[in-house]
Amino acid sequence: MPKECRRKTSKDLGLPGTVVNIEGSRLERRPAGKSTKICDELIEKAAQLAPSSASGAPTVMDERRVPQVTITPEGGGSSREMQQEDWDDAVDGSLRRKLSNSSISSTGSSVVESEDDLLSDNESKSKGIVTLEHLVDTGESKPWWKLKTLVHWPFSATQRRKLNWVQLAGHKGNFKAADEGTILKKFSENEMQCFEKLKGDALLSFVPGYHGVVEKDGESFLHMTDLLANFDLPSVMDCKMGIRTYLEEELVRARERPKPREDLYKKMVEVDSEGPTPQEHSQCGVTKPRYMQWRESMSSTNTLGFRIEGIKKCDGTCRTDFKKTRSKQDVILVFRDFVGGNFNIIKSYLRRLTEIQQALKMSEFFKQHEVIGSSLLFIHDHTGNAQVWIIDFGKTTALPEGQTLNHDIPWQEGNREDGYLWGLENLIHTLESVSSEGSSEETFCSVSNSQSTETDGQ
Ligand SMILES: Nc1ncnc2c1ncn2[C@@H]1O[C@H](COP(=O)(O)OP(=O)(O)OP(=O)(O)O)[C@@H](O)[C@H]1O
Ligand SMILES: O=P(O)(O)O[C@@H]1[C@H](O)[C@H](O)[C@@H](OP(=O)(O)O)[C@H](OP(=O)(O)O)[C@H]1O
Repeated sequence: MPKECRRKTSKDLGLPGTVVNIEGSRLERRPAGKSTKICDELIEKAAQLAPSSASGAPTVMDERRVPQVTITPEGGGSSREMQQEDWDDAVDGSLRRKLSNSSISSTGSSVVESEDDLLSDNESKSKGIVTLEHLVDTGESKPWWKLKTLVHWPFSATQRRKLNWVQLAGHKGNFKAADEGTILKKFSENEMQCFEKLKGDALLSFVPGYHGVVEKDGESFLHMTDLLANFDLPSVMDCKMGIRTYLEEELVRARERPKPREDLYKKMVEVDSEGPTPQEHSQCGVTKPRYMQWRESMSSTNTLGFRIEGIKKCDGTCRTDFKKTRSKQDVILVFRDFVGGNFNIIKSYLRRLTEIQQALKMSEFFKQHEVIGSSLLFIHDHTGNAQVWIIDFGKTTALPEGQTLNHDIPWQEGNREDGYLWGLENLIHTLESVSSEGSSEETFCSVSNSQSTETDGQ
């Protein structure tokens, strides 16, 4: 992501207790205690409205509730909003916590900026359900945006609109709602180039539809298909792929100009007070690659070549506390919980993953790119619809002409290997284990059912 896309928090702007909406006006921030209560109410109400299949069973892992964020909505309603309106009503009004839409952004990620960057903070990270502001024609005489690669923009409304949406990773404010079934993501040159190159590639049907670049007030966005649009109260999981989550160039830069970051130090200490070295403790800071490597070693990135970033279930609960979900068995438990014991969903996911695996092996794009920080987005709902998509090309970079990657051999600095295919294979094996546990449970159930029937009959 270009450095200028980084945004300051209200704290940075010297506005404690206030936030700034996109029009620049100050908004009230509710006290933290109140928003936690609000969040609990929200989740309870959403849970009441959710299909019973997901709400009944006890969860395998501790279900920590995370703050739900809403960004200053104003009127309007698209068909998708209408579908969500009941849910929305239940969580509307005082249940909303207003936050800035101008938080720090890492869209397009850190190809050039991360180590030189201003600080990030936990408040700026998205952890679940957000309400996206809708960028449509506001009725101004002169259109405030200009389409660069899309000739016709299908304007269908004249008001700002809102869209309840799920953002499991990345920074708040990186996404906006667009016309029906589409969203806008903050522009990154890198990601844009990837989408352009993917147009004729074997991976095309596994990435979100790309509809070009749009601009507003000098700010650019990538216009893409909203993968959640065709789901009804979807459950969503973000799995970050690969054995490495930082670019080699980030490593080089950190070596040349180490910039310890206090926010990353704090995030590390929160998970493991013994994580930082004595030197890092004394300077209260860790460099970005050091933090990223630590994250990889705590989670399943190093051991399995992928890690779970976040989950939102159909009952409205969101979790992003997977920093220590490391072993295959840990991941199996999370997936079982995610699908609510519905092993048919796992089977559908497995079919899709196998298709993705085949497409990756055919893909020229994949051969020629180091794929870092990209995720697989798992989405299913109560209808049994289950899909997996490849998202986030912010840190996917082209190799020099003529060079290719295997994606399944160990990384050594300089070879740029990312372990993507190795991670995918492990992910498939992990889901196969979930699926076979399901099959044996089904067998066990039908055997014990028939035994009890026989006993009843005696
Ligand atoms: N096309 C899409 N349709 C639906 N949801 C999406 C789409 N793209 C992204 N998301 C949601 O937004 C989240 C963040 O997406 P993405 O990883 O692309 O953002 P990012 O800001 O680049 O993140 P990071 O800073 O971690 O690199 C995903 O976890 C997913 O929940
Ligand atoms: O998941 P965590 O523990 O919150 O850590 C973040 C995560 O690794 C992101 O992938 C990374 O953004 P990029 O992928 O864009 O580098 C971000 O760096 P940042 O703080 O520099 O945005 C980290 O803080």
